Amino acid sequence: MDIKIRIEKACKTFGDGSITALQEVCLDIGSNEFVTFVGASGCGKSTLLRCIAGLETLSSGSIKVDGTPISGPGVDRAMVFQHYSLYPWLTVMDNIKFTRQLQINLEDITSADVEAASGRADALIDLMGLNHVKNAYPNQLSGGMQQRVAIARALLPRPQILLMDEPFGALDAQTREVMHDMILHVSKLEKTTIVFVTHDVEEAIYLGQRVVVMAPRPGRIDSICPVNLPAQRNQDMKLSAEFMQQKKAILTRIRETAGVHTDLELLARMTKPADNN
Ligand SMILES: Nc1ncnc2c1ncn2[C@@H]1O[C@H](COP(=O)(O)OP(=O)(O)OP(=O)(O)O)[C@@H](O)[C@H]1O
Repeated sequence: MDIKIRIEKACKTFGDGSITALQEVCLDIGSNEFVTFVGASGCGKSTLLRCIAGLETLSSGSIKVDGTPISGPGVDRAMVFQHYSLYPWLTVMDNIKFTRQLQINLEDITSADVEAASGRADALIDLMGLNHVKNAYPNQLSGGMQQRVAIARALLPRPQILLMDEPFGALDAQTREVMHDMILHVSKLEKTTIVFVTHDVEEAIYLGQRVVVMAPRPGRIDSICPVNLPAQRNQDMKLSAEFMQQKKAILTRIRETAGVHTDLELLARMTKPADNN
């Protein structure tokens, strides 16, 4: 495997050190790999993603991209959150180009760069199926459309790594399915390495080449489950015996690591803020 991200003994504590959000997390993620993370609330999924993004610093250990330790945010990595955080006063097209425009102002970039960014924005508008709404404002769009805009905006500077924190958590079930096939298509076309955090085990299996199960208190990797589905996914695969078996095995692991016994308890643990350690 051509390693894109190497996480070595990553530890992160908060407060006076009493909260161990990450304890000795070790993982290699390959170039153009799609890795999904699941686990009970408070197991450190978002913290790990933020550390890869360079938005948080590790207490010890390291995270390397292409062999170089990360020292902060960079254009090689982009993040997409559950809440789209689009600028309401800008059109779809301007939202997508906005960050680039800021960089252009800051970095004294030439007009050729501006044109290239515009061409890229047009290509992304096409790729994300946003052509018919490119002059619309965010409040005129559905949640799924807004998230497409947010993804296109994240992809504009051609990041090698896309970090996604429950990006489809606020969408309805049908829209999520459409978004799943869309993001798989994007990852293949753009050859982006995707690290994707979710509470939805089905989503994790459908999208991931590997599902990483994390455990809480302290936050750590519990197990890594390779997904043995054909690379070209289709929604019917969710009905296969193999898919359902893997879903059950992962849910059981999450339930065990969270110390819960019933599905209702598990649901509560996966969606409510955790007690700290
Ligand atoms: N800025 C912070 N200050 C203090 N504690 C924090 C901070 N960020 C996270 N934590 C704690 O670190 C632990 C891991 O949190 P994190 O949000 O990474 O978990 P998670 O698995 O993403 O949870 P969820 O699924 O609920 O989003 C939790 O105990 C959380 O309360």
